[in-house]
Amino acid sequence: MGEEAPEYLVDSRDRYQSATDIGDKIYVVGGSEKSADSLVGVKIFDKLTGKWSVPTVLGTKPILSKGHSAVLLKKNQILILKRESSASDGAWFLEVDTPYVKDQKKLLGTEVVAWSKGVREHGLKPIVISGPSGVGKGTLISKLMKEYPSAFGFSISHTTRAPREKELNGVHYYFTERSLMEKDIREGKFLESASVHGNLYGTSIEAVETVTDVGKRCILDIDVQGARSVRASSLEAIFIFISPPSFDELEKRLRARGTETEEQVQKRLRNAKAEIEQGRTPGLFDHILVNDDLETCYQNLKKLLALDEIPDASYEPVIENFIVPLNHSISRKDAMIQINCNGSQSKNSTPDMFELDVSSLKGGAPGRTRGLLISSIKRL
Ligand SMILES: Nc1ncnc2c1ncn2[C@@H]1O[C@H](COP(=O)(O)OP(=O)(O)OP(=O)(O)O)[C@@H](O)[C@H]1O
Ligand SMILES: Nc1nc2c(ncn2[C@@H]2O[C@H](COP(=O)(O)O)[C@@H](O)[C@H]2O)c(=O)[nH]1
Repeated sequence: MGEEAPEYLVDSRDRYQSATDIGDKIYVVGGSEKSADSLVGVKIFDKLTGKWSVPTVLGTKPILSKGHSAVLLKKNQILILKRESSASDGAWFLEVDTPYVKDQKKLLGTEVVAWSKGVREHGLKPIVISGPSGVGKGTLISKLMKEYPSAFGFSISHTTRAPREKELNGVHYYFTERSLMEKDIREGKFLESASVHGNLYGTSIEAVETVTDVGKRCILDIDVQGARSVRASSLEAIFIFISPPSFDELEKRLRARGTETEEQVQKRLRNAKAEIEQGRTPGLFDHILVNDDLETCYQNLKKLLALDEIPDASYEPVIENFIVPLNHSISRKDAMIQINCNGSQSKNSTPDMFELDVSSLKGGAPGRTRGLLISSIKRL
């Protein structure tokens, strides 16, 4: 039956381990001083059964070589602050029961937790572009990437379909084998995946992270099933459906592209009917653009993306060179996390108390696409 409180599981003076109590469970994060670098373990203690379990851990793990502190943010998320780290790498989240984690629990049939890194910038939402095969998604995305190479980055999907002439592995897609991709999906490495026109396609968490890590806005070219999955995930994105001016025109474009056999063209056209229908599902897409004249559609797409670029009103300037001190404790007070630096002996004369506004917490994919506005740390 019931076991002891977290204090009995982890010594509160141990800077390498933390215990966070959530409902019937206690989440223990960390290792020992020696193992902290490479082995940031997570264990779960069930207070009802008195048993420990080791969950499947998804997402990129933080390196907590100087130790960490932990505080419960919401009932499904623990904030981990890395000791002696910069503001841009200081805050991490351990998701324990977010919608994404719940999905993964069902999929994997195990306990699951997922790491995500707090992002410093108020990053613009990723853009999901969807629509039937041959409508011109790839053409529009290429134009955007060519005109704004430093602003947008393409999420390179995995697929089991064979490469077309001129398609390069790691540029257009990661071409892979079904068994390998299925294994990675089982291990929770994918944000979404779907069977499309007889092949497996999917967006890996890493594909989105790679783009957002270099500060670019991520563009996903995925089918409607994929868009639905992303919509259901915790990644906050803008969803755009590209529609053809007519079915006949779609068929003409698909045939003119000349990349599919007649049988494949037929299959894609059959699927297109359903996709166009699903594109109208209320609440699924934020915008529908008709790609009749390419240039007009492209200009409309740009207008739409510029509209979305209104800066976040909650953005506050960062304290230059803020370092989370080695010696600190954190606690939660309403929407604020208070970082008490214990009269810190920090080299850069860090003041004693900081506040970090958790109301700025953004949704996002597991990995580095979500987080607190670390820039909202301010002097008390
Ligand atoms: N507005 C347009 N008018 C005429 N042709 C177009 C237009 N937009 C794209 N195309 C052409 O239609 C063909 C299909 O376009 P594209 O490959 O970009 O489609 P897609 O939606 O990315 O398809 P898939 O989902 O199969 O990857 C290409 O040959 C492209 O040059
Ligand atoms: N659900 C996903 N759909 C994807 C992904 N990458 C591409 N796609 C979609 O597949 C079809 C066919 O693409 P093609 O390159 O074979 O013509 C198209 O609708 C793409 O949008 C993905 O990662 N997930």
